[in-house]
Amino acid sequence: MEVKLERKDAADWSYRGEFITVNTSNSVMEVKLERKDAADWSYRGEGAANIVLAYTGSSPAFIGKVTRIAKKERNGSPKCDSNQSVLTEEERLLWRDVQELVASPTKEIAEQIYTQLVMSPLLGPKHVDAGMRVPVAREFLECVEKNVIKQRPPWRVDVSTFDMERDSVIIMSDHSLFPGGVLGDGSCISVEIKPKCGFLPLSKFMAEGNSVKRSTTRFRMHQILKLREQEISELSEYDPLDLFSGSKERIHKAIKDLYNTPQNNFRVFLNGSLIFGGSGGGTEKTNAVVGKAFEDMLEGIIQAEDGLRTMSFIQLVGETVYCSRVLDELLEVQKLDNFDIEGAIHAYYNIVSQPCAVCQQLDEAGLPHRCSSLHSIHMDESLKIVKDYLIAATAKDCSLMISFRPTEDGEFGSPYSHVNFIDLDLRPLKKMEDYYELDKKILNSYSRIL
Ligand SMILES: O=P(O)(O)O[C@@H]1[C@@H](OP(=O)(O)O)[C@H](OP(=O)(O)O)[C@H](O)[C@H](OP(=O)(O)O)[C@H]1OP(=O)(O)O
Ligand SMILES: Nc1ncnc2c1ncn2[C@@H]1O[C@H](COP(=O)(O)OP(=O)(O)OP(=O)(O)O)[C@@H](O)[C@H]1O
Ligand SMILES: [Zn+2]
Repeated sequence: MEVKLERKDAADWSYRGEFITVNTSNSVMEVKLERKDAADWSYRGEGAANIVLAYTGSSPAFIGKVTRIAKKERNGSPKCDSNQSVLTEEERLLWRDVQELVASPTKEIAEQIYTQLVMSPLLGPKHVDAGMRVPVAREFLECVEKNVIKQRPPWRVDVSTFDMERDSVIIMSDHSLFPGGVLGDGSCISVEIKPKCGFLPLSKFMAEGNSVKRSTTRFRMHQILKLREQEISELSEYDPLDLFSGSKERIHKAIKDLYNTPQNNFRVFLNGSLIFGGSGGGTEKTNAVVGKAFEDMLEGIIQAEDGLRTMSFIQLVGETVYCSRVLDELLEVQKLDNFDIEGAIHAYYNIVSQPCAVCQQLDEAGLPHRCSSLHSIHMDESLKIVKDYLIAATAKDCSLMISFRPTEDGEFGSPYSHVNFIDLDLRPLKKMEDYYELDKKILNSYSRIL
């Protein structure tokens, strides 16, 4: 970092038990993005909740950066009402150990603090970038929205738009570029992988009738529902258990399967431009090159004979995932969900002090269940179960970006790679109800094919 801590900075540091953390509300850049700056930002991609733009201007402060801007449902009320607290009362109870999060005055600050103080220590700070907040004028957002609308997938435009109520956006490193840039005319190739949940649940709170969850991944079962609902046109070949297996061969197979059926789980960028996979979080191979065209694009980048470059690239990605061991850390965090939603939902009802809708349904259906015991546990235990579940939910949905730069002799190799997690957002407590409903829906649709 090119900063020096001076006397004036001392006030920004506070004692926190055994370690000291920076008061993250100060990670804000002292510039404001105005209408005139909008032309310097171009569409990079989007997910369900955010839109990401890459900087194309010449200001040294922003070169090599992207901005992540929150969206809201079209015609929906802004998610963050300025009169409303960022966290609900129950969420403040849930996250009470992270005072900075509880005290966050805006959603951007809360997201940044969650990434920095909750997810980063769990995943390893060297793989996490919480970014900086930059104030924005509403005119900047309005102008950028107009500029990028044509590049956005129409189905995303239909459901979401920029959240104009935000007064700041997050600026972070462009992880599709190699940190520190590339030397000479060297290229940077990068991959984005959304690995999803990499383990089979063991919780004793899962109903007997749902035992299929012990042998089939959530990802594969969800594929059946997505196919039925026409969200996808073919089943993915990818199995998360391969990617998280720790075995070189199985990791290699996982990357090959992701390449064959990328959906929203695999993308490739060349010098920051998408060259493979769906844009805008889409599941189809839109805007992407396939087969021979991809092989041709790798010419001059991957040193292998014609016809073998794609395989060699897949090998390189697999090797890097295997050697970096980052998925081991991610898996540990995902496994904080050790009650499964079928257990954690009861702790949720304890926290929101409502009669448990799930126990009620199970009792009415005359289904035997072991869950009543979860309603007599201590509140602290309920809070821990739900907090861990929500942290695991973030880890099950985040993505990994791996960037490669060539060595001096033009080869790409694992030591010349850099791995980062992106999309480490806090999940609202209320989502527990959706998680329970979606779990049921996935199981229902899967049971129909058994
Ligand atoms: O529930 P899932 O597994 O379908 O995950 C959702 C993702 O779906 P997919 O990966 O395509 O299956 C979904 O991705 P898409 O919109 O399908 O690209 C979002 O990432 C969603 O996150 P958020 O809560 O809206 O921030 C994700 O929701 P969370 O479950 O992470 O809250
Ligand atoms: N720091 C980054 N560097 C480069 N590209 C990025 C970065 N952050 C995000 N992106 C790109 O933008 C896309 C959307 O970002 P992100 O996944 O954070 O959106 P989201 O709406 O939060 O996703 P989700 O649908 O999972 O909630 C990513 O899939 C990735 O291609
Ligand atoms: Zn219950």
